[in-house]
Order: sequence, then C-alpha cells, then structure tokens
Amino acid sequence: MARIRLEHVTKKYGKITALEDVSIDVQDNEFYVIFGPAGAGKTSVLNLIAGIADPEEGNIRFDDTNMNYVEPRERDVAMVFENYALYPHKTVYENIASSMRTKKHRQPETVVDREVKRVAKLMNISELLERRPAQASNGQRQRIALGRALVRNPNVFLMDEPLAHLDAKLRNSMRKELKSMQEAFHTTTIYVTHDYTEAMSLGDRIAVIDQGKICQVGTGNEVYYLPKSEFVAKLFGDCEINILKGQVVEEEGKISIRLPYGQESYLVPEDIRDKLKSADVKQVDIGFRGWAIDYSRNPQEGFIKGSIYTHEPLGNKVELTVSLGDDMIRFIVHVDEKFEIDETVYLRFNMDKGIFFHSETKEYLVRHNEEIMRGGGENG
Ligand SMILES: Nc1ncnc2c1ncn2[C@@H]1O[C@H](COP(=O)(O)OP(=O)(O)OP(=O)(O)O)[C@@H](O)[C@H]1O
Repeated sequence: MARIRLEHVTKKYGKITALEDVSIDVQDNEFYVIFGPAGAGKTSVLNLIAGIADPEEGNIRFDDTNMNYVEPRERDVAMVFENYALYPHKTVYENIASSMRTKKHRQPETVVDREVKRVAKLMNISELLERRPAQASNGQRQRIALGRALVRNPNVFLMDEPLAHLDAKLRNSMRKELKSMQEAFHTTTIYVTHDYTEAMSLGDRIAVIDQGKICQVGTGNEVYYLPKSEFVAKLFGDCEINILKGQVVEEEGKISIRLPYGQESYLVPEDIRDKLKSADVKQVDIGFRGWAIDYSRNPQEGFIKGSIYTHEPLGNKVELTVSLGDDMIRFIVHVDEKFEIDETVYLRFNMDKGIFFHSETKEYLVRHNEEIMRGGGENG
C-alpha cells in the first residue's frame, strides 16, 4: 500500500491531449474514485500509474519515490478491468494462486494455500475453488479476478469499471463487497467509473474529470451538494439538475430572486444574500435537484402553474417533466402519486434548497447552510 500522486501530469497521444496538467493526491489506504464521461481521460490516469503509458510532463510518485522511469512490473500494482482475463484451463484455486507463483511474487506453497483459502472465504467463493471459470457466474468470476489481485498485497489496486458488465442487482451487491473488501485489506484503491451512484457509494473521495482536466475533488457529499460548477452538478443525481435563470432584485436591503415565470419574487436566506451582495451579481443560474421542488395539485401562494409533459417510472419513484414557461422542469414524485399528461400542477422553488451559480462562468457561488450540506444535508 502506498500514497499515490500525480503532479502536473500531461499525457498526449499524437495530437490528442488525453490529460492536461493533472494533479491528484491519493492517500495511503484511500478508496479514490475517478469519475467522468466517456473519453474524459480516466483510463489514461490508471495507465500512467501502472506504467503502461508515460507522461510527457509531470511526475508520478508512490510515497516519496518518483516512478516515472520505473518499469511496470517493478511498480507492484494490481489492475482489475471490466474484462477479467482469467485462465480458462486453470481451476479457480490455480487462478488465484497464479499471482503468487510468478517469478517476482513467488511465495512458498504453504503461504499460497493459506492465502488462496483466506481470500476465497472473504470473497465468498470457497465452494468454487476446484471449478474452472466457465463453471462460475459472471459475478463469481469477477470476485475470482478480484481475489487473484488481492492475494498479492500490491502498492495499489487500479480498477477500471470492474462492475460495468454486471446486471444491476449484482452490481449493487458487488459494490458493497468491494467496499468491505477494501476496508478489510487496507489497500489504496483507484477506481474508474462513469456511474455516479457507484462513485458516490464507493469513493472516500471522488475526482471528477472532463476533457483531460480535473474539475473537482471531494467527498460524495461535496460533489453532490456543493458542486464547483454546473457541469459537475449535472453529472450527479437521479434526474439531471434543473438550472433556472434568476434575476437578483434588491429592495430595502433585502434580496430576492425573480424567476422567468410571472412577477413573483422569492426572498433568499441571509447567507445567500451576503454572498450575492459581495459577488455583486445581477443574474444567477440556480440549480434545483428533482427532490428539492415542492409541488401541489391546487393553486397556492408562491406556486407557479405548469403542466405535466412526460412521466417516466423509476421503480418506486416517477420522474415527471413539467412545462413551465419556456422551460422543462424535472422532478421526482412517489409512484403512488398519479399524474396524467397535460394535467395542471403547481411548483414552488424553495431558495433554501437552490444551488447558486454565476450566470456567465457557470461556477459555484453559494447555497444555504454550506457547512451542513458538506456533512450530508438534512433531507437527502
Ligand atoms: N492509445 C491511444 N491513442 C490515441 N488516443 C488515445 C489512446 N488512448 C486514449 N486516447 C484518447 O485520449 C482521450 C482519453 O482517453 P481515456 O481512455 O483515458 O478516457 P476514458 O475517460 O477512460 O474514456 P472511456 O470512459 O470511454 O473509457 C480520448 O480522447 C481517447 O480517444
């Protein structure tokens, strides 16, 4: 196990810049998730750490050692990919044992036997040890591959979307296993995914990456509740966050927001008021997540009239799209709440729950109760 650092790393493939001035600092024993859309540069980070690719600029360090010129096989990293290349002709036992029988990592057979059995128990595959991989399910094969990587006790685990091909139910249970596995093994893990629920549930911290640059590094709560930009805000959440245009109106020392629907204005709490004043902005973008919007079937003060445009069932919830002025607003209701297409609905945007962004830079400005939200919020 080790602390893993990239310092101002740039990686190019011909004319394509896959990573530009990327710095990350993964603590010893941390579960660090690299999250971003396709082509963002996630796999390139892993390849640089493994030594499969070399950077044009910058340093890669394991603890205090510069690894730039260290051969891949000397780096002692364990990689687990989506396609878990198991040896088909070997038993599960032999597959797991194989990583302790290589020239570099050779262990006495008594140790091999003890470790294989210990890991198999941990991964819940003890009863499969005498079978071949073809006689195991997809999820079991994934656990065998993880077990094979685990027995080596490497400097770092590098995992590239290892659960991507599993069905939703299995992915869910494997997520839990991965987390407890990491806690039991105390190994630094760098885990690549483009699935935000996976990032949130697994990562001690998440690095959000886009177009070869790090957009934000933070805990799940920080990237979800306090996103550094609208781009990051849009990547997290069941339904995409709604971004509304707001006009900042000042009357008698109080600040309120006027939305582009009607003349109603909404007072903001003090912490938001202070920030908007000091930033001296007249226009803001305000992000409202689907759960942060109040709705009513009857007209009420402060509620804006809209009509249901679509509804999409999501298990025990339904995602509704409501046409409001020129905008489409997405929000979530319980499945028992039956709404018909074109039905009238009234929405209220509670400024206490909005995330305020600069209307031009699209960077984060403020939200109510920042510190509470950093710790996970009051209401999900
Ligand atoms: N061997 C290569 N040759 C040329 N371009 C490459 C090579 N590997 C990656 N790239 C490019 O570098 C960029 C980053 O790729 P990378 O695979 O790191 O992204 P990613 O975030 O892992 O993407 P995905 O989620 O689709 O796997 C992309 O534009 C990709 O096309």
